Amino acid sequence: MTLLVHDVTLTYPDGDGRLTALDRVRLEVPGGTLTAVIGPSGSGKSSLLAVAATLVTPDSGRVVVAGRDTAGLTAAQKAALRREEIGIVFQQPNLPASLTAVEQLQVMAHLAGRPARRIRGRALELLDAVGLADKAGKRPHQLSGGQRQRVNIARALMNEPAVLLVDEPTSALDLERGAAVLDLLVTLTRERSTATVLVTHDPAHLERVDRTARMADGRLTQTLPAR
Ligand SMILES: Nc1ncnc2c1ncn2[C@@H]1O[C@H](COP(=O)(O)OP(=O)(O)OP(=O)(O)O)[C@@H](O)[C@H]1O
Repeated sequence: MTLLVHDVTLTYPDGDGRLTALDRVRLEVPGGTLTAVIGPSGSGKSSLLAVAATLVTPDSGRVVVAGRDTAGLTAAQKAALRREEIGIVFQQPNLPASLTAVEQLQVMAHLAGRPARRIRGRALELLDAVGLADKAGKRPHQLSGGQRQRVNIARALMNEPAVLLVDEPTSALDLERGAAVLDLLVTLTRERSTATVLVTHDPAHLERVDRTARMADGRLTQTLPAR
């Protein structure tokens, strides 16, 4: 199992007590498949992504990424694991304004200490895969919202992560561009065998994913095959 969230409970301080954001959540995502996480606002979707990303440590339970149990890892080891094995795509692409599209990708590989020789070629190949071969030299302000989100997705895949975590990638896009970004995520998940988790509010997405997990009050109530 490429991503395993096993009986995870996460609480936050809340006045005199604690608020339970995740209540014994269990989620298994095999490589090459895409699981959508849906649920009302405040149900714990972002908390689940943050725990899976090793950005937040749960009170109890285990998170296993590409076969590595993250429980005993130091902060530095977790940061290295994130660089190597976890691609993260947030709602609003946070792309440095001064870097071109290809540089946005290259910087990820440099940070992970990848051999310099192959980096530019790989960045260009990925930009091609997300339909932006002709935009490699453009800076963020020269790209549309949908194109920026494609750069964001390509950047998350630059180090060939085992796990891809995506938080409402289409919320800032119109319907047509949103559908195209979802198609792209499905294709990339298959081609690159990532275990992809997609937080979404859009019911149209559910027909295209492999499984749907429903969150309610911190509990994962169902994991269903979509078709
Ligand atoms: N850092 C924090 N400190 C305290 N409480 C938090 C923190 N982050 C989230 N919460 C609370 O935990 C619960 C789950 O929040 P979370 O952001 O995971 O929900 P969500 O399903 O992603 O919501 P949305 O769809 O609105 O983004 C909510 O009650 C929220 O108020």
